[in-house]
Amino acid sequence: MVSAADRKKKAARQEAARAAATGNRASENGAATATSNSDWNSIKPSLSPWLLEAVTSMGFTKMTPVQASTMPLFLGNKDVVVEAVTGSGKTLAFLIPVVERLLRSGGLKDVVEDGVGKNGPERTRKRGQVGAVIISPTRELAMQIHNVLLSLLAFHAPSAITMPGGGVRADVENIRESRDMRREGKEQDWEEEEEEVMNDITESIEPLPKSEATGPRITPQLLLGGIQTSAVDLKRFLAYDPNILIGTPGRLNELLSSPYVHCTAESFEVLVLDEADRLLDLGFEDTLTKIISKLPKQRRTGLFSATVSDAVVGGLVRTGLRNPVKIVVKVMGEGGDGKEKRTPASLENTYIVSSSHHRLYYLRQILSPNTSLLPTPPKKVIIYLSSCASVDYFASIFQSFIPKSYLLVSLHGKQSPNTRSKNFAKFIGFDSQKSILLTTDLAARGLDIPAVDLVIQLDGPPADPKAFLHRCGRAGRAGRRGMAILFLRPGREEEYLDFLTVRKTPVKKLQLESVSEQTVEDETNEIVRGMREAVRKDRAIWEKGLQAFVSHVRAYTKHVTQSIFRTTDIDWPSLVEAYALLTIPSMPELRSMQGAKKTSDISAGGSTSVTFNLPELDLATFAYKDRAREKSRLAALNAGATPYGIMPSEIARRIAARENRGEAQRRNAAWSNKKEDNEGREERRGKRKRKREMNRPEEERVKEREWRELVEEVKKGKMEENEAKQGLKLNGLD
Ligand SMILES: Nc1ncnc2c1ncn2[C@@H]1O[C@H](COP(=O)(O)OP(=O)(O)OP(=O)(O)O)[C@@H](O)[C@H]1O
Repeated sequence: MVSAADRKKKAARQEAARAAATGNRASENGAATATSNSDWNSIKPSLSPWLLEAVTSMGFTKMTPVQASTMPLFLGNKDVVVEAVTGSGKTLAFLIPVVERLLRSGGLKDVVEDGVGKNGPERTRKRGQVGAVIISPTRELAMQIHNVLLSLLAFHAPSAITMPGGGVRADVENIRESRDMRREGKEQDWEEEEEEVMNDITESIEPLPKSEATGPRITPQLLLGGIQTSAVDLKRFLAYDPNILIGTPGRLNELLSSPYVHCTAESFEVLVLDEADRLLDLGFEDTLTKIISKLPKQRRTGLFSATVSDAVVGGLVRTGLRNPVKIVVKVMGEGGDGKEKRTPASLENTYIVSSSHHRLYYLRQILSPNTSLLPTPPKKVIIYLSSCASVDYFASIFQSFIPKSYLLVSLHGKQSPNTRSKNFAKFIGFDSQKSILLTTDLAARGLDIPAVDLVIQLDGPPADPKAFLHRCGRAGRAGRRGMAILFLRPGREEEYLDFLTVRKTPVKKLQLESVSEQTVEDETNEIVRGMREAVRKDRAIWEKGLQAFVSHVRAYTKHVTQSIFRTTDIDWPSLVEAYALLTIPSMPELRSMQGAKKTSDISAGGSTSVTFNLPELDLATFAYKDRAREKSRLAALNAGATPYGIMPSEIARRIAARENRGEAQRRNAAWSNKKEDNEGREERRGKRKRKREMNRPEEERVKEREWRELVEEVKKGKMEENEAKQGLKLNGLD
């Protein structure tokens, strides 16, 4: 006799086979209930007419497989764990159910005023009640999700009229308010460029549709650390009463900690973790646990990512999922080989084996319109590097050899929030011009810039293998053709290819025009010469180069697959050329090479003999472009500083301090380890600080009282704008 479980399994197999026929496959237990019909009208429970109008107006005639598989389940009463390739439409797969659930829930009725809502007596929702929380690991991704939601809500008349409370306008208002508050407080970190960012955003605002419509509405609020202060966030929350919060973990947690923000069982519906595996990584663990502890257990939870499975093992318990349905949408390999892939079918995933410095030659060839190695010259390119310092450095010197037709933009986590916003907006905005984004893994996940046609991993694969397919996935999105190129060094690094095959992300060799090794070497030398000339123009760039080189080596030691990526295998002279260094940095990994002169033989690590080709450099006359900086350097030099720029007395002080701390014993440790020690110390310091904070209930009470007073003021509407700002500032909440 065939059991119910067997029947269910058989149905799942049939469903999977049907989905596979369309190139994508929904599998695992989700397949049993997921629909294979890609018609938006086929969803049960059916979508509201305005949502159907929204998706068709956006040009989405059919659901993508992940949407067809996920939405009926998430709209129903299921928790979901969704894994689907990059660019497959996961954002709408969670936003549509979140919006539908909220609009259908009884808890979303209008604000109660004197017991009777504006639109009828049945209104139940109270001020400050949140219905959904969407968490993203990065600010850029949170902004993107928020924007997609706004574009949906523009079709929902009651929500569209309230959008200034949580829309792009609010961001501009937030920025303005924070700026004013900071200016009044004479804070140092205000940057001139913020004005420009505001102008950019202001210009991009479209007039919102006007409507007299009333009824349940959705108001989102975007919560990002950095640009606006948490006091401004709270003020906006109180003023606009949003019911969906979208943000990064830290700022979300801060707002949810306020006594005026309520996530009660009667109002709260859904929690979404986008890029769930990243959020469940250790870095976010504490904050995520705090957020989840503030949400009612009775809720729906959805985890979404292109690499969710690793997270599922360790993170399910923490996220409080209940009997989740796991939905896996996979892609079949080319040529009907029956093999699954974890990258989109529209993405051509390739690699080039090349020594560090020869990559510069290939990069120029790839980008060059006449000699491009690709069928069509790429227009929008993302180049991944291993560290923020490398991004900063190469952003200063790449213009010396990449084709002039490309505009270069940099983006990394050590830039100020405003620089990040501005640069990101710039890259997205370059529509007609060719552009390159130089970035780190900050931009590896989630970002949807459909026009990106090429991704280059110039520094090799990321330290975390999960980031590999997220990086590649910035191209070849939503069925558009795209290409990704991975650079690997000859030798042991080529073993990474097998590693990728095992992880179902196969890459194939990029077919290059055949050129003699001598040509590659000569052209590379010419590029390096040009880069060094650019470095010589400013001492500050030389310093950046040293920092970038050290950071790159440090990142290399952090590879999860350390059996493949070993510092002992590094071809140091090639790397020094690739970074166009003028001098060799003083780092333990290169101790025996210190003091390297032009074309000198030095023993690396005591065993390998290496030759560097360093140009002559007079550090005493090597000037900063910045006049003030150069003036103080010269003054220090005249006062007896070394040409490297450090006063002998300072060196002596540092040595004494080191010996006092017993640091001398650790002198031989690699920089990477020392840095780790420092980070550990920082972490311990942070923990002690947090503990101290927790033991100050009196301060907590004061803060709460201040918040309450502020709420009263805002409610009564009596407080003038300036007074409000002044009040916040005096209370130290900004
Ligand atoms: N039904 C649809 N039909 C066509 N295009 C769609 C559809 N749904 C979404 N898209 C488009 O697909 C692109 C990728 O969507 P989205 O950013 O949600 O992908 P994702 O799966 O979240 O990717 P990642 O894993 O990289 O975050 C977007 O540009 C989006 O507008």
